[in-house]
Amino acid sequence: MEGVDHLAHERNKSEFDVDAMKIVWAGSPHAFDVSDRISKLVASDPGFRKDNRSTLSRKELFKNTLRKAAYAWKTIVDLRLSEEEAAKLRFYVDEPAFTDLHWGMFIPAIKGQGTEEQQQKWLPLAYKMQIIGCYAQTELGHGSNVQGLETTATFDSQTDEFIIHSPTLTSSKWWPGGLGKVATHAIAYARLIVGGREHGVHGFIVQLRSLEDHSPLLGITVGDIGMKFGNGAYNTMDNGVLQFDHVLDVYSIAFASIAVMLWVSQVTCEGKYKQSDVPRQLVYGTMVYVRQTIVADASCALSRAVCIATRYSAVRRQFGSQNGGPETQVIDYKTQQSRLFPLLASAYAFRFIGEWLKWLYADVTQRLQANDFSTLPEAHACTAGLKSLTTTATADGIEECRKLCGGHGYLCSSGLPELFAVYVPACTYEGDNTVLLLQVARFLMKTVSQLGSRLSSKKPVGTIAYMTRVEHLMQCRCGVQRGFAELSADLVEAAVAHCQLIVVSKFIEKLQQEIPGKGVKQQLEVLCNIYALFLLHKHQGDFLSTGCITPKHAALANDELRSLYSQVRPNAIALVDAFNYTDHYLGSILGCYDGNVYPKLYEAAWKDPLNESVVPDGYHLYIRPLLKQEIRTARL
Ligand SMILES: CCCCCCCC/C=C\CCCCCCCCCCCCCCCC(=O)SCCNC(=O)CCNC(=O)[C@H](O)C(C)(C)COP(=O)(O)OP(=O)(O)OC[C@H]1O[C@@H](n2cnc3c(N)ncnc32)[C@H](O)[C@@H]1OP(=O)(O)O
Ligand SMILES: Cc1cc2nc3c(=O)[nH]c(=O)nc-3n(C[C@H](O)[C@H](O)[C@H](O)COP(=O)(O)OP(=O)(O)OC[C@H]3O[C@@H](n4cnc5c(N)ncnc54)[C@H](O)[C@@H]3O)c2cc1C
Repeated sequence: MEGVDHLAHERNKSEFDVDAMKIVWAGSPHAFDVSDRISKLVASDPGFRKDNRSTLSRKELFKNTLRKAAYAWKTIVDLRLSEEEAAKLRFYVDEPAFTDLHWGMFIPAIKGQGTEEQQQKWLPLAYKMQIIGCYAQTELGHGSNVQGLETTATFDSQTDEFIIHSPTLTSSKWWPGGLGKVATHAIAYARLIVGGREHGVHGFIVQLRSLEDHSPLLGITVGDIGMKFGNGAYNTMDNGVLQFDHVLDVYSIAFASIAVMLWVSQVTCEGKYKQSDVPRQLVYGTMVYVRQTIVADASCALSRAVCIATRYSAVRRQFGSQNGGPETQVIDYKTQQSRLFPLLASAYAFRFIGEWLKWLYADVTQRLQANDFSTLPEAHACTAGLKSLTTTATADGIEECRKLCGGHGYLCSSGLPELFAVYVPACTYEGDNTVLLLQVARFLMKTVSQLGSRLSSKKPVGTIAYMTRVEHLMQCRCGVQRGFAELSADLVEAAVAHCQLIVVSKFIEKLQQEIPGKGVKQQLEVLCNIYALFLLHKHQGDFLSTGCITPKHAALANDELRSLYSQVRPNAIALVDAFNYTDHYLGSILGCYDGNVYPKLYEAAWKDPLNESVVPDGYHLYIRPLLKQEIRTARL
């Protein structure tokens, strides 16, 4: 039945002000207004259609993405959208593209690490998209180990030029998004060699393709690395391979087509390398920035999957019919609730941790500008650890939502397979999640060793302030490195626990703020308790074995969880409505707002290209001979 809201009875059950919750989710009334307006603009424009992606060939898919990117840019220019509105437009267009790397890494790298002169030269061109950039760090042989990169950038003081070179096959740049077919420029990371001496890995702005006919410049070999996981999905992105064959810079350093990012270090015209007194880790600054945006994005991907699974769980009925009445909605099964509601709570928890991390990043940036580097290690640990925690939980959560939707969740039209395929590389890119947790572990061990050192007067503050309250840590006398590799699997678990503590404590802090709207705060309190108690339940072995809780506590926590699930149940649909996702953005028949799932599934099936003919292509060649037992004589 068109136009009927099949979930209306669910919406009527809710006990809080959904519109007020929408504002809490968006972050502010202004953010809600922008998001709501732009999501509707995208949803109503056929130019941003996305329901055909899984049936397109790679070439068609990629060309379609190029068209969409150009159309999006025209829309941004024609409607004079602000940067905030443009970013929302990209979000709701919902298609990974070269533009992500241009806006998300290339421009931030120049802003964060370039000199004023470089910024003046490159940023105006980049902002108008008169050049298109990518971030070329990873190589075929090394990704995680940045110091292991092999590409070289040798300064020639005779000609005032850098010569950038890929000395081996394994030094080929491999993976950068946008590099394969589009980028005209790259920030390429290479080992700087000056006067025969090596000075570590630095970023260089390199022109790759002609701005006239897009052909690769002399000495540049560049292409796409091939199909990736899933049909459609991340294959809209041209992840690329790149080799430099002694590529020369023909201008002076300052206005070169290859320019070293000079904030952290300088090469003088006489060929002298000068390390400035800022920490060399600032070369990694763009990664810290992007990790923070990835955390903010995790709640979007998880909430999207949760929205689909929650709405469908309210529509779907199995078993339990009494006297010929309707069967039970699967959302009413306690097992379904115990799998779904912690994910709903996680989506909200990640939303708030994303907000907090944004604040932390802005704070550390401000301090860096004032030459205060004191909070950089904590910012690195928080961005690395929370990126790892939220992306792992989100990727696992999307897959769990697919299972929560039973067989129909496996259909592309559920939206979940593509969401999973697009999302899952977030566990690897911008730092493999285990490698990042090891960074957190290193930071924790260093803090612990300082706690135990009589020489150190430093008191841990911020996210590690709790350590002074943990008695056995205060007595710890271990060195940072001793035993580290041997214990790394346990240390990674400790790093996860540390990050979970941050997420829970920031959720609690959020609830200490004033939150307007009838029943909104109460709902958030329920979700916060679910998030914390679910973790306690999941890791009760650790809590029990360390004596942090007793078996009685564990049982009480479990009872409380069950009661919290019952409190969420009548509000579940309203809690996912608060994400304010359009049907276009959700891209899911199972998750559609009106819950009219079955007619839509039925109709969609008939639109599949396989159903264009009743008898399939290939019948005469392969099916008929088989049925007629002619297969042995047929020429296949
Ligand atoms: C079709 C539609 C189109 C619409 C278009 C419309 C237009 C749109 C307009 C606007 C749109 C806006 C869109 C924006 C979209 C944005 C989306 C962004 C998406 C991005 C997608 C992501 C793609 C992925 C990109 C990548 O993957 S890039 C490559 C990433 N690589 C890594 O992460 C490598 C990981 N490895 C490392 O980081 C390091 O090697 C290591 C593991 C940290 C080890 O390093 P190292 O060996 O040097 O260190 P250690 O010896 O371990 O440590 C030395 C000390 O340094 C400290 N440290 C390490 N790292 C850092 C750091 N980053 N910061 C600070 N400190 C650091 C470490 O702790 C040690 O300290 P110590 O005190 O203990 O010595
Ligand atoms: C979709 C996608 C997009 C990407 N986009 C870009 C881009 O735009 N630009 C760019 O430069 N790069 C990009 N990358 C590359 C990405 O950043 C790297 O793949 C990532 O940093 C992981 O590095 P790796 O591939 O070398 O993994 P590896 O380090 O080879 O990891 C393999 C395994 O080894 C383990 N491991 C590695 N080191 C250690 C250690 N010290 N201790 C314990 N275990 C370890 C890892 O946990 C993992 O299980 C992209 C990757 C993907 C998948």
